[in-house]
Amino acid sequence: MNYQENNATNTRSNSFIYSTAVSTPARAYPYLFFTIACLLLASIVQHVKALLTHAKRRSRLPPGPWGFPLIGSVFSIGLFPERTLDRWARKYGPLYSVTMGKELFIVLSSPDVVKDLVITNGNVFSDRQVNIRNHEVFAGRGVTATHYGDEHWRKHRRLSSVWLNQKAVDRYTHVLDFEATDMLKALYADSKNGTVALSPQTYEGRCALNNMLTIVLGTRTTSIHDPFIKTALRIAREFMNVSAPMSNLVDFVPLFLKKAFPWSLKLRGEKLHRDMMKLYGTMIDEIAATMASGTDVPDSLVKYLLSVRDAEALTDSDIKLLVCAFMIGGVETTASVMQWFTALIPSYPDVQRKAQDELDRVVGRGRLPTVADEANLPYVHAIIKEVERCFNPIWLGTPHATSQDFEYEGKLIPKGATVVLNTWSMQHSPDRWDRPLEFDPERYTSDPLLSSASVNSADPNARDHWMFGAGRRVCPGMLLAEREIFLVVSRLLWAFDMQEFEGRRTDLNRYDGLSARSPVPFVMRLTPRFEGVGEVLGRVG
Ligand code: HEM
Repeated sequence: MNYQENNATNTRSNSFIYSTAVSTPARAYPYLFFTIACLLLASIVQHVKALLTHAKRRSRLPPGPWGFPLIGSVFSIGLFPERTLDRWARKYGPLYSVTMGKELFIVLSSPDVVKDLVITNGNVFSDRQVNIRNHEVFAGRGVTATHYGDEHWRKHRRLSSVWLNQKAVDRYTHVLDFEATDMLKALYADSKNGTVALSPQTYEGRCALNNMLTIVLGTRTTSIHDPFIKTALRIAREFMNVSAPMSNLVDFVPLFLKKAFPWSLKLRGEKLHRDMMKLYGTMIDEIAATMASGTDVPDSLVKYLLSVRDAEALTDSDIKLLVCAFMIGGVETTASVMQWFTALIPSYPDVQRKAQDELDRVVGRGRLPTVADEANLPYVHAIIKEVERCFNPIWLGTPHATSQDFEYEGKLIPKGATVVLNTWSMQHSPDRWDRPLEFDPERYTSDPLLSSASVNSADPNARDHWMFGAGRRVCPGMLLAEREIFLVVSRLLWAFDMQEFEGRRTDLNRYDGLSARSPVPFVMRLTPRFEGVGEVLGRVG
């Protein structure tokens, strides 16, 4: 079945905590008109300026839909930019350019081009732009935001790796194990033997959040009703919405215009920065005060950073921004993969049954699957990769930028261009994938590599998918994310039959969120697969 056509009856659950709906009070209308007028003006100015800037070297730039003014580009890009970029890739080829306002986008749509540019020439293709995500939210200093080669980036990236490398992840796998089990127990209790319609999304959000809270701050939430969850997940979602690479109009106007007006997205970026600092900054200050009083605190990234603070010359803001990068980058993304899995699996009962046969054979029904089982569960492993191929939570990744002019196959890629990995096209390429719009885990059953190993494939066309980005800024949280996702997905398959609730099918064709893609709110039926599920869950944790 084509998963793009799987859009029967979408259901909205009252309990679901994400909501991107915003109501506009009447007093905001003059401001709204003023903003639109400014945008139109900026659009015309920028369009003319871009035409003049690039006219001379137009023939040297990669081809593309030349000549979109700001507003036109935004409308043509629309709410599903990845689909538009895919259409253009089919028209202009694997390397093309698009001008939006002041920004020149270079879009890479084939594994070979990504390898030649972002991987082989990583010294040129690993910078970041100064935009809302990087400037207003991360104060230009967080690891995701800093310029390539900048001393802050090198230091933050090195410190991130200490906390996210194989040894570190092995050390805290017991945390991931505990949280996956805790989530299963809550779902088991709340689904009441499959008799109630349940939305698993908040449970999955809490599981991802608890993993990061424990690893980063040495704490966790103890109940799905803890108000902290709502605040933390709202902040993670707001980050993704505020920083969507192509829907953030204000990033495409020049700096003086950006500074001159109280653009609503800019204000949202600044508010988000304050909210992050209030939530996580306060927790860090409390840990620092406890440590200063001589009282021990649980092991965590914060404890580690505070202990190396002098040796590494870390400021307060270094520590807080690194912690925020973890709490933002490591929650919404991982939760989203878990959520796509639960949203789609009821539509594929044969896939579910095959995975459960494998689990019965390899693990049995007397214990939960563990990380040690992963290599012996090729079909479960394949389901996860196929979910990630079909539903990458961030289709356009985190854009890179060029730090100098670069010539490639006779074309000029200018310094300062924004470089986008068009992962939708790469993950749906008919050259690589037979029936690319169909969900079919069989594609990956003979691919035993973890995605964190697959990113190092010498042949870019052999790589499983591009969900974690590429090159020198590739996601440092890959190992952690993969392990979390495996434990959750394998255990859900082990414990439950997952079905539509009374024909309320989830619309997989719609997304919640502007940048990170999560399924729209949905409900499902979770029925324990056999008598002993409750007994096994009662024994562990
Ligand atoms: C399914 C889960 C995840 C996905 C899909 C994901 C995806 C990504 C992507 C696409 C990038 C940008 C890569 C590039 O620029 O080429 C990135 C960067 C990053 N990710 Fe992840 N990520 C995930 C989980 C995590 C986790 C668990 C952490 C842990 C804290 C994390 C921390 C980071 C950081 C710090 C960066 C910035 C790296 C840099 O700019 O140098 N991510 N991630």
